[in-house]
Amino acid sequence: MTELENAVSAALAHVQDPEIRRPITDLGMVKSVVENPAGDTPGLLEVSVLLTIAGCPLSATIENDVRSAALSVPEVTDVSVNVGVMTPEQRAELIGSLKRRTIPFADPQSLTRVIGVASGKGGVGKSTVTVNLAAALTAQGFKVGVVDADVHGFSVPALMGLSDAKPTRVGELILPPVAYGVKVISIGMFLDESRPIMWRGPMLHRALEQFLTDVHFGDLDFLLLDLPPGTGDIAISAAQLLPGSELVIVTTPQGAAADVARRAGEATTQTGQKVIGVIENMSWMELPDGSRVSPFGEGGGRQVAEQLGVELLGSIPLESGVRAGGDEGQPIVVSDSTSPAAVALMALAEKIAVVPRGLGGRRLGVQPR
Ligand SMILES: Nc1ncnc2c1ncn2[C@@H]1O[C@H](COP(=O)(O)OP(=O)(O)OP(=O)(O)O)[C@@H](O)[C@H]1O
Repeated sequence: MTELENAVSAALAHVQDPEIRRPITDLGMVKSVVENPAGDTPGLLEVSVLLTIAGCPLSATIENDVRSAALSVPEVTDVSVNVGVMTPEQRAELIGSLKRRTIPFADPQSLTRVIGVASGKGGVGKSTVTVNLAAALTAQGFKVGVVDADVHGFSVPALMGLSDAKPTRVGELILPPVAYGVKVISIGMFLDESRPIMWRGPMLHRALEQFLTDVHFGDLDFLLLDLPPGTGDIAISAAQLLPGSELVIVTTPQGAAADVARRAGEATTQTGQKVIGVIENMSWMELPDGSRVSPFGEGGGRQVAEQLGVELLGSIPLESGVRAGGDEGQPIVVSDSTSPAAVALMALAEKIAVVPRGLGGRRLGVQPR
């Protein structure tokens, strides 16, 4: 390709198919870009585009957009646009590639259970619970992926020992790094950590959509989403992008934490997601003499579960090994599988695994008939 042909091809990447809403260059719609085809008109560019179907009603729009884009390159003085139609084979290939770009887990026929891990406020151990449940489910023989959807406070890579891991790209697909058998993807793997993320709603939605579309998890039994605390944009996007997803709510025993956790659960009234239950974290601490103390009070998990009308799935003790495991990038179910916290987390994973899809839990947004 000549320099000018390259420049025009790059400019054509800004032309979108009005219906598919993707660049025509990605869709295989640009057949050729030829500079000075007859050899007597420097500055004339001949662009051949292929429409997806004969008689495409948007043909004139595409032709105009192609002409304007090509003319936007300074050295181009004139453009001739040839409009053709894709062969059935080309069309089949395009449709195949579009299918691959939809969110596989959003399909109601998908066998993957998508479970969002939510909390009312930060610091209750939501990310710790997510990675431990993922490692526990993997240890129990399931194929598991984790999406760190906590874009402003991503901590999953560090908790999984993947702080320096980078996903591999194969064409348009992104292959997630794997730790302890769990496939993990996080916005943190794509960012310069020293720069704060200033994204708001639409950007967050787009980032999550892209993760769910472009990251190749393969067949999974469970996809866990570490959601940001509260009921913000990401939680709503997750519910919209994955309408069949379920939710577990993590809280501490503290009354104040329980209140906000309940509100996070109640937000599903709007999203129609199913809450499968509540997990209480940091429930008690065992002293060297075997006695238990409750530094964060008691009863918060049960209170949230009752208010939401769902089950308290289990309680996890406060244990220094949980924090240490997190700091070292090893979930406690891997680093110290016989500790009380690891045993509690393994039991929780077993319980979650047996909740049959569509049963158990409560779809708060759907009124019983
Ligand atoms: N059961 C536990 N015992 C001891 N430490 C814990 C326990 N659960 C979590 N922690 C520690 O508490 C801190 C907060 O946990 P984590 O980051 O998982 O919370 P989070 O709810 O995801 O917070 P954020 O939403 O702010 O990311 C971490 O240092 C973690 O190691």
